[in-house]
Amino acid sequence: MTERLAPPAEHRALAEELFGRNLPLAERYARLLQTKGAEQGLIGPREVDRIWERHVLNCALMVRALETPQGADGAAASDGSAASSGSGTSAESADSAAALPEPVRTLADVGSGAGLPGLVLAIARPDIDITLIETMQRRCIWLEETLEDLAALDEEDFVGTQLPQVTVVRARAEELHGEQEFDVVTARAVAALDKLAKWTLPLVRVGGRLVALKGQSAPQEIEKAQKTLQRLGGENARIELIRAEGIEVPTTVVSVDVTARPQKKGSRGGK
Ligand SMILES: C[S@@+](CC[C@H](N)C(=O)[O-])C[C@H]1O[C@@H](n2cnc3c(N)ncnc32)[C@H](O)[C@@H]1O
Repeated sequence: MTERLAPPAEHRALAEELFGRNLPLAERYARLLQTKGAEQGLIGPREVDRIWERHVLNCALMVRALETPQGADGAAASDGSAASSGSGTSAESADSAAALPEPVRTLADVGSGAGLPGLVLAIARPDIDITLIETMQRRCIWLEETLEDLAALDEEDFVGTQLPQVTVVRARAEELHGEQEFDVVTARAVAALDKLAKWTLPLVRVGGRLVALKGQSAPQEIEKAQKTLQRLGGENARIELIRAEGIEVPTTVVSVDVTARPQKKGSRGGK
């Protein structure tokens, strides 16, 4: 049987909730990260013992930022009422914003690296078409090989939902401006928000959302990115702290809605 890395007992319920019938795919992915991924330097040596909490679950919790309606009526309540039933998870929002159109159909993860968070989200949300945009060839090869491995598991070891629609694109995000648009663009550990917004907001369709996994510097990053966000049609920049039982550090997500596509300089609009 193909080797997998099961979540630690204390995180089992959360992992089952987030991945459902695709949990074996997440377990296989965690194992690949821990072995081949570490050998190839995609994951630091100190990370091999905390793959689940620091990487897989941390990224999978981002699905809450896709699900949480952020209406002005305060639907993203800090008491966790916006989270799915019985999950023990909660999303706290610093601001109100427009709801994402349901359902989210397309998502691009910029600077996927080892597949974080894009591949994890693909396993958790097989209903979304996911594009992994990565500039380094070596990392694109890893992503392709990992997808092949997971597809084989799908046939051999479990009867889950089909492996999700995942496409790997070797490119810098900026090279795709004007060519492709997505309902949601995600990123983790790629660049500070000001630079990240320049790379990613042109890839978010009007009415869509940038969802970036950030750390403690999130408030300062939002402050510094204000002008860029305004120029690129990004609004309602806000921080969501997504908590889950047994997870020490909450997943910190910066979400930005794209409400308009700015005209290029010199363009008069229309024909
Ligand atoms: C620090 S790694 C983070 C990888 C992964 N997101 C994670 O959290 O483990 C940053 C990744 O972004 C990629 N990258 C940097 N700039 C990029 C750009 N403009 N477009 C696409 N990928 C980019 C790098 O090649 C690298 O794989």
